[in-house]
Amino acid sequence: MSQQRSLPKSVASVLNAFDSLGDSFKGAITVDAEARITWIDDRYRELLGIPAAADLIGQRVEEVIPHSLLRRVVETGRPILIDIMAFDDKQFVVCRLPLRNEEGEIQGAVGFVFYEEIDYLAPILDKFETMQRQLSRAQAALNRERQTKYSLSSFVGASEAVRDLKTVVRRYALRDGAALILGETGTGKELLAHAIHQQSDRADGPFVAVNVAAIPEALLEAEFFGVAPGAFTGADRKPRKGKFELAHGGTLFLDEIGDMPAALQAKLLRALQEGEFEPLGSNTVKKVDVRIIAATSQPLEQKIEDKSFRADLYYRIAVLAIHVPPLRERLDDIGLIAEALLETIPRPRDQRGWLITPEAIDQLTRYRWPGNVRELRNVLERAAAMAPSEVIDLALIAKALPREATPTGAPPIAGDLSARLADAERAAMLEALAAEDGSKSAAARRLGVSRSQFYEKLKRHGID
Ligand SMILES: Nc1ncnc2c1ncn2[C@@H]1O[C@H](COP(=O)(O)OP(=O)(O)OP(=O)(O)O)[C@@H](O)[C@H]1O
Repeated sequence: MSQQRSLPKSVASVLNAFDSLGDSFKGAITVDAEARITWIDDRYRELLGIPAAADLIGQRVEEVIPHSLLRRVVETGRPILIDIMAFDDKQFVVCRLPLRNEEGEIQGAVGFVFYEEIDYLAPILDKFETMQRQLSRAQAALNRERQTKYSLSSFVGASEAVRDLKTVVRRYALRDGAALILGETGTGKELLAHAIHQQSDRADGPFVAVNVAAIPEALLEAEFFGVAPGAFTGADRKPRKGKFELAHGGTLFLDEIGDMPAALQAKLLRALQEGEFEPLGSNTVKKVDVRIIAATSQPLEQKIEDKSFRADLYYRIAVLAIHVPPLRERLDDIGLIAEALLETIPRPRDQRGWLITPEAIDQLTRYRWPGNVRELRNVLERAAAMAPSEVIDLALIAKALPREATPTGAPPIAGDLSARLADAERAAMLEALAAEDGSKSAAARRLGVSRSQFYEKLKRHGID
């Protein structure tokens, strides 16, 4: 006996035709325009493992068949002629058609289920299985790619400052709350975020990094929370996962969080508090399990004061705060870091490895390093490119250091106090500009002066 309210005649006659397929036909189901079950036949119910006594009529189809696409058919009015559906460990071929009344209005939909023994469907199922295998291999490769690249030992340094830093990082890695890494540009914040992930219980999960400052504001929300199918008319109709979802079970690293627009800050806060978010163009929430590690080189407290960063978000992420000291406060480490960085710099084929002389290292420790380890790497790359042999000596380093660099141990500048102060000011401004890639606003911020003061000083010192 089939559970039945009303079975349209057209469906009944198709069912008769399918009956000749014998055991390969596994039944059918119909729904109304609200995707509520109006009829289901015994074979299909058996396949679903539902007792004959259970009354399914009137139930939302997804309550009985969680992955059913019949709702999509009634909503779009378009058939899904062939599809594969899995029940337990078996694959079935499914065909779904919309049902219309004489006026052409959607009344509901019907779904037919067939089993693979139909030999002409076997090639389709084989192909599907091969594609699924390929997909899971590609996904495994992607997950491996998303695994972290650096461990804590990649953060080179033996100074007291670095030892203290590593103790804090190890401790915080074991806790699961959001963490905030603060430090100047190029100090190794991203490297530390990788290391925290790698030391945490989430190490087997993905590590997903987003540079907030590098993504246009209009695209940020989609990038973070993903896009629901058909969110934009005519545009990409397929759903797209956001970084939040991609980081599920792992860590999401938000670099330059100080640049996050206010609207997104509110959404991020909600995602952090509730562990859920809504993809763009969707009204259903998604739950995720993600640890946030944020980083910034900007003074967030100041941004809170001028209301461009939410205080509640700050307190949420700053529970575990990590301060990375600038390179000039750990000059003892320069030798070790320089040697480690040189190992990663390509060398001519006939050379064994770079050798840096003690005098060259000494010269490196006299510079103030506004761009920190990233700048040190650039200087070493420049020196290596000019080197006639594998030896990096004092002369090469002197040439590779920025021309305007004022080594801290350099001979004293001549002149009276005001001339010396003016020289020091000029040097500090040039350093700040170099470290901020020529951005005047960022250089002003770095030096703690207003933009207008900075411009006025640029003019006074004749800096272009
Ligand atoms: N202590 C260190 N030992 C070895 N390499 C380091 C160290 N610190 C930084 N680096 C290297 O310096 C470069 C810059 O580091 P990273 O990108 O982590 O800095 P960041 O603080 O995130 O910079 P930004 O704020 O500009 O994004 C990378 O190539 C990184 O591997």
